[in-house]
Amino acid sequence: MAARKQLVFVTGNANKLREVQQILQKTPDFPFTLTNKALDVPEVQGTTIDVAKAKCRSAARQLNGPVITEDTALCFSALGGLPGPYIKDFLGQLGVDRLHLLLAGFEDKKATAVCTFAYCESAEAEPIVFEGKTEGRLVEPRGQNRFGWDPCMEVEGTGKTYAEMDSDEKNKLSHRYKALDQLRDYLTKQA
Ligand SMILES: O=c1nc[nH]c2c1ncn2[C@H]1C[C@H](O)[C@@H](COP(=O)(O)OP(=O)(O)OP(=O)(O)O)O1
Ligand SMILES: [Mg+2]
Repeated sequence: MAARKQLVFVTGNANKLREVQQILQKTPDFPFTLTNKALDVPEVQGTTIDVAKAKCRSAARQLNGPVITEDTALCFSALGGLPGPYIKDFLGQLGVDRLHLLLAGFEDKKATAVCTFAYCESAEAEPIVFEGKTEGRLVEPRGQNRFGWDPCMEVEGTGKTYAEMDSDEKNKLSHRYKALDQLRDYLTKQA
């Protein structure tokens, strides 16, 4: 059998990498061997799709080969979708214990987790994006805090936060799983 081509997942986030590897482990037909590089890629302002595409273009140029990048947003409907792609700074400043205070003045606690993967086949290629969304509510933190804002995101229809689920459970319904499923479908058809 020919050696499988390498695809570099450019991310500095070890938890993203772990989840992507766990999800792909259950996909024996994935046509690439996934490697990782923690490059510092600039993040522009704009929609999640703008951010994801710019990240991927820049990573593909730096590495001069096929890459994927991923951008994660958390959007509150009471705030017209903010903080969206800027969630990292909000989480960094408020901390997981105070994140829910952002919606303290609102009855509407609806939150959407959005994962956007971008794939660039080469340094010159236009990025192709794949988006996955999971709906829920912003709550006071519950569960074991392993990853970012997981304790504050109660997933619709489960009564549980991501942090109250084990990895298998999260990886079956998460925003990341849904986006990765589409990327995998695309790459499998291309191969
Ligand atoms: O499933 C998740 N569950 C909980 N928290 C999460 C999740 N996925 C991303 N996060 C956090 C990490 C960061 O605080 C922000 C996204 O920012 P984002 O720029 O996409 O991630 P990052 O800078 O950590 O890694 P990267 O090098 O891939 O850009 O939300
Ligand atoms: Mg980032």
